[in-house]
Amino acid sequence: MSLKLGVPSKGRLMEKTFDWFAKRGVTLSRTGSDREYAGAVEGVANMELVLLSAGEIPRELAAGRIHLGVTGTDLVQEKLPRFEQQVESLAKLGFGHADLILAVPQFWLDVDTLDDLDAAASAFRAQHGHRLRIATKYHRLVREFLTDAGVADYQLVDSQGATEGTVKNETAEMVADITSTGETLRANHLKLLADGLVLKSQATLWRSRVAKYRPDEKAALNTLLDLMEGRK
Ligand SMILES: Nc1ncnc2c1ncn2[C@@H]1O[C@H](COP(=O)(O)OP(=O)(O)OP(=O)(O)O)[C@@H](O)[C@H]1O
Ligand SMILES: O=P(O)(O)OC[C@H]1O[C@H](OP(=O)(O)OP(=O)(O)O)[C@H](O)[C@@H]1O
Repeated sequence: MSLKLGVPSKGRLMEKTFDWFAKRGVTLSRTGSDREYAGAVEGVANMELVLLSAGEIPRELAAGRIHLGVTGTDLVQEKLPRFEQQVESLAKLGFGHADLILAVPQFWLDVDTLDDLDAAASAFRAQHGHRLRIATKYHRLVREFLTDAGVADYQLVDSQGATEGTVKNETAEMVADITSTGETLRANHLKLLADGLVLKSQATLWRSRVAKYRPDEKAALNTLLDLMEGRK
C-alpha cells in the first residue's frame, strides 16, 4: 500500500504545489494525456499522487481515503466541523493567499461596517418583506461569523462560482467570497466592509488524523517529513 497525497487537479494551486514539492526533492507530475487525471511521484518510495478537486480534498482527508492533501485553509474550515480533530496542518505553503470577506454594493453609501449592515438588513426586511440575500459558497464560515457579529436579518443563497456577479444579476444583495487582488470586487462595483474579514486563507499541507497508516505508508510519511525538515 502507498501513502496517498491529494493535490488539486488543475490551475494555480496544482502548479505551485508541484513546485513546492520539487524544492524538497519530491517530483510530482501528471501522467497520460492532458485530460487524464493520473499522476506520479518520484523521490519518496511508496507514495502516490491523487488528483482531486480542491473542494473535495477536505472530505477525502476526513474519510481517511487520502493520508495527505493540499488545499486552502478556507475549504478545510468550511467543509469540516471541528476540523482540528480530523486533520493536522503540516505546513503552510506560502501561496494561494486569499481573504474570505463580506462585500456590499459601492452605492450603499451608509453601509461600511457590520453595525451598518445590521441596520440595513433590518430596514431591508421591513421594506421588501424578505431577508437580504448574501451569495456565497462558504455557508458555515459566514453563518458563524455573522452570528458572532450579531447580524441576523439575512439569508444565504448558494453560489458556487462567479459569485460577485449575483448582485448585478439580482439573485443577491451582497456577497461573501474570496478575494486576492480585489480586482473582481472592483470590477463588479462592490466594496469590502471595514470589519468584514471572515478568514485569511492560504494553501496548506494537511495530514489526515483518520486514515490508517500501514508500515510502508508510515515510512513514506517519515521520509517526506525529513525532506521537509531539511528545507525549513
Ligand atoms: N484569486 C485567488 N487567489 C488566490 N487563491 C485563491 C483565489 N481564489 C481562490 N483561491 C483559493 O484556491 C483554493 C481553491 O479555490 P476554489 O474552491 O475556487 O477551487 P476551484 O479552482 O474552483 O476548484 P474546484 O472547483 O475543482 O474545487 C481555495 O483555497 C481558495 O482560497
Ligand atoms: O481578488 P481577485 O484577485 O480578483 O480574485 C478573486 C476571485 O478569484 C476567485 O475566483 P476564481 O477565479 O477561482 O473563479 P470562481 O468564480 O469560479 O470561483 C474568487 O472566487 C474571486 O472571484
